[in-house]
Formats: sequence, C-alpha cells, structure tokens
Amino acid sequence: MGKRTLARLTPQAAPEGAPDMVGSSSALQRVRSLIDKIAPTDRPLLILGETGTGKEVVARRIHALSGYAEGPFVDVNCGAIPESLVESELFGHVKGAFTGASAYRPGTFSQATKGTLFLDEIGELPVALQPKLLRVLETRLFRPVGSAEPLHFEGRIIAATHRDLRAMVAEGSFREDLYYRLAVFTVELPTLEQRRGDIPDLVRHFALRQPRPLSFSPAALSLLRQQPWPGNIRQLRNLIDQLGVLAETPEIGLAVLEPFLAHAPEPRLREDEIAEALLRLPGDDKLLAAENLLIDHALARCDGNKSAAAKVLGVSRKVIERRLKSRDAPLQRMRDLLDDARLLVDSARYREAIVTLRRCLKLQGEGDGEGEEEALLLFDVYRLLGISLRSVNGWLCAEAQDCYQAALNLGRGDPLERAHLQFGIWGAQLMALDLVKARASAQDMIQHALSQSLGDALGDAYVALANTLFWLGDAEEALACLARCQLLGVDRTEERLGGQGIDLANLALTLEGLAAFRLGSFAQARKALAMLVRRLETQRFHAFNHALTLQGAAWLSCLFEEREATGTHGSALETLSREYGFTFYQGVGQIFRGIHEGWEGEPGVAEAVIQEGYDTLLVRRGGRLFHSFQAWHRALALLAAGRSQEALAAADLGVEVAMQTQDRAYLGELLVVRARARRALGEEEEACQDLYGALSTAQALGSVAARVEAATALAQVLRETGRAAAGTELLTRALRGVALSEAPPLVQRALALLATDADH
Ligand SMILES: Nc1ncnc2c1ncn2[C@@H]1O[C@H](COP(=O)(O)OP(=O)(O)OP(=O)(O)O)[C@@H](O)[C@H]1O
Repeated sequence: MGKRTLARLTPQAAPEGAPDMVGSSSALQRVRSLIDKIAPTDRPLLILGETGTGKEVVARRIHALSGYAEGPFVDVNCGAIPESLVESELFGHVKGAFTGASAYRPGTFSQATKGTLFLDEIGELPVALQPKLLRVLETRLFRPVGSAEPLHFEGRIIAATHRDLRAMVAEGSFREDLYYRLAVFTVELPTLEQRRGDIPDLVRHFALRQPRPLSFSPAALSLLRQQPWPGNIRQLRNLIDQLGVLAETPEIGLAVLEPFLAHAPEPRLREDEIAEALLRLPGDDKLLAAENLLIDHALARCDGNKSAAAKVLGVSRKVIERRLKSRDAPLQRMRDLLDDARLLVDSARYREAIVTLRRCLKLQGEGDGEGEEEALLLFDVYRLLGISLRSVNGWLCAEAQDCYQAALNLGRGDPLERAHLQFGIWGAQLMALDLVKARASAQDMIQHALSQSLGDALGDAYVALANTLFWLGDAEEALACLARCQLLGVDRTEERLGGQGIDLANLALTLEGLAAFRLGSFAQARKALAMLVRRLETQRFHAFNHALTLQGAAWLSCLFEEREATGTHGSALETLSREYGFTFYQGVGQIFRGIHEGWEGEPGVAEAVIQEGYDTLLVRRGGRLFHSFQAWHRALALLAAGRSQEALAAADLGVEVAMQTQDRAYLGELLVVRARARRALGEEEEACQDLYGALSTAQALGSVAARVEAATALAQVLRETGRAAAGTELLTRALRGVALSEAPPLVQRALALLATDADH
C-alpha cells in the first residue's frame, strides 16, 4: 500500500460495507472462515501476505464485521511516515511539543477511537517506537507527544506486513514481545499463484467494473490462469483496468489479450529494492557484507580467476587480493569469540551467546572460508548457535534447523555431536509433520549410531523411529523398534537417558501404550498407562521429562476415556509447560484440557479450547504434529454441540491434511467422525461410504481401535435402515479376536450394541 502516505479516515462502514472478497478456492475459504471467527473479538490481529494479496481488503472486512463497525476505519502506513514524525502521527501532540507544533493535534490512535486502527507495513515501525505501541496493547493507554496525561484507546488494532516478521524478531529488528502481542490471531493470505482457481472469478469481477464491461473468452481466461502474478491481485486488477480503457473491443480473446501481457512491464529490480536486500545481509557491518558479497559473487562467476573477477568489478587485481587477505585476520578473533560463546552456552546464557556467535559468523564471511581450521571452528559456531536459538525460540525455530544442517553439511565434528544435531533436525521435522523426511532422518540416525558404536545415540535413534512410525500408522513396526533397543515393557525403576538428556524409558512407555492400544492390546496399553502414572508419582524428573511423561499419561487416559485423569494430567502438562516455556507441550496440554471440558458437558467450550491450543500454541511455533488427533476431537466436540456443518469441515480438513502428510495415526477415527457429521446432516449415502472407507483403512493399518469404532457406527446405520442382521454380522466380525479384558469404552459400546441387537 505504498499508495498512501498519512492516515486516511473512513467515517463509517456498516457490515453491508464489507468489501468483496472474490474467490472460492479452499485457501480463500479458510481465510474467510478465520475472518468470520476473529472479526467479532476485540483482540489485535496480524495479517501477513505478499504485496497486493488483499491485506487491506481483509482488514476492512474484519472491521465491517466487527463490533467496531460503527466507528471509523483509520488506515495508517507505518512505512510512509518520516521516522521523526511517526510518534506524533500515531499518538498526536500537544501545543508546543516541538518546533512547529503550534496547536494540539490528535493522532491516529485518537481518530480511531471506538473503531479500527489499521497499522499497515508494521514491519517498518521504527524500533524506538515499538515499546510505545506495546504499551498501548498492554494497557490501552497512550500519551500524545509533550503531554503528561495518558489517553485511553478504545478501538481495535489490526496490523499487516509483507515482511517476514519472525525473521525480523530473530535478527532483533522487531521486538518479540510486540510480535506476540500483535499476533494473537494471524491471518496469512495466499498469493494469487496459490489460488489460481480464483483467477476467472476475479477477472469477471474486475471486468464488470469497467466503464464498458468486458467479457473474456475461455482461452483468454486460461492464459491468465497460467501467467506469473508477482504483484498478485493488484497486478491482475491493473491489467483488467488497462484492457478496459485501451482494448479495441470489449470481447477479450487471445489476440486482444496477448499484446497486453507482452507489454506488461518486466519485473525489474529497482535500486531501492537492491539496497533493501543488501541491508538484510547478516552481520552488523552491511557495507563490508555487501563488498564481500560482490567479490565472492564475481569470483564465483569467473571460476575463481581473480583477474577476471577484478575486471567484472571494475577494480585492479591488487584490490581483490588485498581484500581477500584482510579476511584472514578475523580467524583469531573468531577463535576468541567462540571461546566466549562456549562459556555463555555452558551457563545457559543463550541470548548473549547468540549475539556472540552471530559476530563469529560475520567474521567467517570475512575469511576465505576454505581452510580446515576455519571449517572446524564453523562447525562449532553453527552447532552452538543452533542450540542457543533452539533454547530461546523453541524446537521448531527454522534458523536453528538451518544452523544444524549447515554444521552437518560441513562434514566435520565429533560423532556424538553430529548425532545430537541429527536428533535436533529429526525432532523439528516430526513436529512440523514432515513425516517422510523424519523417517529418513531417524533411519540415518540409526545408521550413524551403529557405524560409530554410539550406545546412547542408538536409543535416541530407535525411539525417534518408533515415534515417527507411530504417526505414519505403523504401530507394529513401532513396537518392534522399541524391542530392538530393549525399551519394551519398561518397569517402575528403569532409567534410560538418551544422548539428548531425554528420558527414553518414559517416552518408550508412552509409545508402547499408544501403539498397543491401536493394535487392540488393551491390557498392554493399560499397563503402560499405569506405569507412567506410578513413575510420575514416585520418580523425580527434570521438567522437560516430566512434561513428556505427563503427555503420555494424559494421552493414554484420553484413549481409555478416563475423564478425570485426562483433565488432571492435561492441565498439569499445560501449567508446567507454561512455566518452563515449552510452548508446544503447553498446547498439547490445552488440547487434553479441552477434551475434558467436552466430557464435562461443555462441547462448545471444548472445541474453542482445543482449537486455540492447537492454532495458537502448536501452529504458532510452526508445529503441525497432533493435527489428526485434534481434528478428530474438535469434530467430536462440534458434533456434540450440534454444529454438524462445522464438524464436517473440521473432519474434512483433518482427513485432507492426514492424506497429504501421511499422518495415519488417527485417520480411521477421523473418517468415522466425518461419517457421523454427514449423517447428522442427512447425507446418509456419503456417510455409509465413509464408514466402509474407515473400516478398510483401519483394517489396512491394523488398527483394532478404529476398526471397532467404524464397525459400531456402521452396524448402527445398518440397523436403522432395516438391515440389522447384516450389522450384527459385521460387528461380530470386527470384534473377533479382540481381547475384552481391560477393553476401553469404545469396545463396551460395541458390545452394548450387539446385546441390544440380540434382544431384538
Ligand atoms: N479477494 C479479493 N477480491 C477482490 N478484489 C481483491 C481481493 N483481494 C484484493 N483485492 C483487490 O486487490 C487490490 C490489492 O488489495 P490490497 O490493497 O488489499 O492488497 P495489500 O495486500 O494490502 O497490498 P500492499 O501490501 O501492496 O499494500 C485492491 O484493489 C483490492 O481491492
């Protein structure tokens, strides 16, 4: 929105004034449904998306649908105000506050009172002003420049940016606390290329708004669908506007369209864009970084020939040699900094370590980057930076992953340290639900541990593989993995710390319980649960291991529908994780607390709690694991709340994600709940198909639990449609071989249905 400079006022925008959001792609539908949910709240909101994707449209729509619609929509572009004026522009100033302040002037916060303040290009907000905005978000108070009296802000803040704010947080140019305050809800807009299916509708929409309405031939529409759209919807709209004025005829076929595409300006890099990109180079000294980049690039283009590179750069060969030589001196400095960083990491002062290690990396950019010693130093720099970043930003911190990978790519380092790095990479892949990569990483870890005879790392590796296989739906192989590292049937006192300091014994008990439950070995699963609970009561674990153990206890209690225990363990997990900053596990705990709320008769609350736990705690950190599990329980809660259409949507999305990611852990259960939602909506036939699908999926995956669930639901349908005998037979077959001792309620429900069949 470089088009605006200062704030603009729109006096009112009633709901009917909500701007059009054309498009029916699933990506846009998701955005729309998110908007509908978020709009009525008064919480801040962050809209992310490339230029021209419709961030302002979304902001206006949210305003129009919100409780603030009667108030003004004030739109301010933080990037377009000179830095020295931003504060008075936002907060206003009193008379005499500075030279030229001849009268009181209200700022945009005052103008937007009882309305919506849209802070566009929030990434450009000067660092010095960020604490002031944070203060408004925390206290709702702000002070005009030169005034001692705080004023109250009664509106809602919506921020937007095309920048990667999380990267800005990581590099320190955007405050983390402000980021989390703004991003209470985040709407991420797809690019036009991610929703090409919407192009024909958008074209028609803009075509009708021309002075002489245009019509497009199917071939022209198809060509438009194939174009690159770096400027997104704005670029498309501009093209249609041009056609509206300049095309010879309003019937737009290929012949009319093509010349306009050919004349579309080539996307060229402007100087300010080049400069912006250079300013994002790592390190403090951007001038030096830019110079190094140019020299390295010229050398790479000339296959390392210095004379040729000098020619490309328009300097003498001597200049290049001098600059390259001056990069050697940093090696000693790098050693010194690395020593400092080691001490900082050892004393858990990770934030300071990050700063020191980044300085090291900057020096590396100045060395010639080839010597063996430098490579060894770099291995440690990347390794320690990865560890520090992960400790501050969580497991899924993308930059930490890049550091681990960079260290591994150097092909150096101690084997045990390399094993640790592999484990870090695997953990992040698993949490991001990148199961195929996670399986390959776990297999690499086993290989590496075996070839280097690393005992501790081997335990980690097998548990990692068992964990991945569980999510891939292979419960049997997961148990075999645990057996291979002697971690099956762990008893009360057994201890097994892996190379990462993770308590493998408790993790193995959790996995054993889950896999056994899936395979219908309910007694084994119950024993694992009981053991986890006893260990929680009798052993003292490090906080992280305590969290992992609580997770296992809550999860297994949930499968056995032990209501009280699910709530207790879930809440304990949530509290502990909040205290220690294990955001991901806090989200997991919240999901179990939500499930418990549902059982307590509050399904609407349950759904909201589960969704918030997943969306804001797991997903915010980049995690996607547990998608199928939470989708299954959200859909169940929605069904219980009588919101069948939403239940269907939640289950549908769950199935879609499960299919995409090969997360088959709860696929059968998801198909069953989807079928139940369809039945509630009267879609009997589709429901039946889903149930047969669920049954065969469960059978293919060897999931006894899902098989019994599916067969029970199907028997119910058959009974209600006059085919009770077929239902009885199907259910009897599904229950064949299922051990009844310690069986969970889902089996009891199947038996109860059979018993009523027998009565009939
Ligand atoms: N879903 C939509 N349906 C119809 N028109 C749209 C839609 N989304 C965006 N537009 C139109 O595309 C143009 C760009 O939208 P908008 O200004 O909201 O984008 P933006 O992401 O805020 O861009 P920038 O970051 O460059 O400021 C506007 O003309 C807007 O009306």
